Amino acid sequence: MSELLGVAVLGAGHMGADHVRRLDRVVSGARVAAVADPDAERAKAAVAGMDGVATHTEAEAALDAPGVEAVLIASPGEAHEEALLAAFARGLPVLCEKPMVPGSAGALRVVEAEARLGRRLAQIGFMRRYDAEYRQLKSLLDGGRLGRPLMLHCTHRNVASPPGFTSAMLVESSVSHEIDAARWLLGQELTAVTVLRPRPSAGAPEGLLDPQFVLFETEGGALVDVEVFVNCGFGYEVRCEAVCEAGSARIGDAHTMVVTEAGGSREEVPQDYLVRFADAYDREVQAWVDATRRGRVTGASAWDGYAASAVAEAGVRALETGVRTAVDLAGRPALYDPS
Ligand SMILES: NC(=O)C1=CN([C@@H]2O[C@H](COP(=O)(O)OP(=O)(O)OC[C@H]3O[C@@H](n4cnc5c(N)ncnc54)[C@H](O)[C@@H]3O)[C@@H](O)[C@H]2O)C=CC1
Ligand SMILES: O=C1[C@@H](O)[C@H](O)[C@@H](O)[C@H](O)[C@H]1O
Repeated sequence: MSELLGVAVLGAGHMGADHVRRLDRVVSGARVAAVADPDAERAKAAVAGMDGVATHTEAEAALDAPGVEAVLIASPGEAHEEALLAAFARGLPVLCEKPMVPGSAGALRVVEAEARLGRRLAQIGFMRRYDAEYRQLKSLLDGGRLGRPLMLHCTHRNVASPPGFTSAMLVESSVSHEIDAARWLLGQELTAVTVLRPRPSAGAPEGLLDPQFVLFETEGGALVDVEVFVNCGFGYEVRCEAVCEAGSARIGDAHTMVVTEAGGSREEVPQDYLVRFADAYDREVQAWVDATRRGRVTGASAWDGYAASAVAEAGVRALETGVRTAVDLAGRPALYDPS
C-alpha cells in the first residue's frame, strides 16, 4: 500500500464531486487517483485545481488506472452492481454509496460474489452510522438505561426531489437510510412493511406520491414509522425518537443556528444533506480510509446493503398494492456473522 491510499471515484455528480473534494482536502491518508464519469466535463470539473488526476468516461478505465488501490462508488444506484463486481474482480476495497444495489436480486448477487471471495471488501455508504447524534442514540439504547425500545418515530424531509425521482425512490433511496438506521439502532431485522399515503402535496411534481407514511415491523416486535416528504419546500429535516419501556430519546433538533436581530429570533434550518450530514460523511470516509489502510473493513456491510434493498423492495410492493408486505430475506452467509 502506498503512503496515500489511491482512490478511484466513480461518478462525479452531486455526491461524487463532494467525495472528491473530501478525499483531496478533508481526510488524511488518501488521494484521488482517478475519476470516472460518462459526462467528461463533470469529471474534469470535479478535479479542477488538483494535480495529476486522470479522468475517464468509463468506470473500468478508472479502476485500471495507475495507482488505484481502492474505489469510491458514487454513480447512480443502477450502476452500482457492475461497479462492485468489477472492484471485487480486481480485489479492490470499496466504499459504495447507498442504495448498494436497488432491488434485492442484484443486491444478493453482490453478497454472493463477496462471500465467494471469502473476505469483505465493501462498505456501504450509510453515513448516519457516523453521525454524532445517531451514535449517541445508539449507545444510549445499547446501554439499556431506557429499557427495551418499543417504537422509533422517524421524520425524513427534503426541500425538493431531484429530476426523475419516482414514487418508489422515496422508499428505495430516501427511506433506505431509516431502514439501515433502524436495523443498526435496534439490532433487529425488519420483517414487514405497510405504506400509507395522504393526498400528494401540491408542491410535489405531477404524479409523485409525496409524502408517504411507512410502517415497519421488526423481528423483536418493535414498530418503526417514517414520514418521508421529499418536496416539503422548507428544509432538510431528519429526526428520530426512540420510545422505550422506561423513557424516550429524540435526535435531529440540534442542527440549527438561532439568529437574533431587530427584536426577534429565528432558527435556521439546513437545506440539504450535504450540510446536515457534513461531519458524518467526513467521519465515514476517514474511517473507511483508515480501515482500508489497515487491511480491514468496517461500517455497514454488503449484507446490510442487501437487507436494506430487500426491505425497500417489500416497501415498494406495499406502496403499489396498498397491502402489508412481508420482507423476504435470504439466509446470511457466514462471512457476515457478527464478530
Ligand atoms: N449518502 C447520502 O446521503 C446520499 C447518497 N446519494 C447516493 O449517491 C449516488 C449518486 O447520487 P448523486 O450524486 O446525487 O447523483 P448525480 O446524478 O448527481 O450524479 C451521478 C453521476 O454519476 C454519473 N454516472 C452515470 N453512470 C455512471 C457510471 N456507470 N459510472 C460512473 N459514473 C456514472 C452521472 O453522469 C453523474 O454525473 C446514488 O447512489 C445516491 O443514492 C445521493 C445523495 C445523498
Ligand atoms: O441519500 C440521499 C438522497 O439520495 C435521497 O434522495 C434523499 O432523500 C436523502 O435525504 C439523502 O440522504
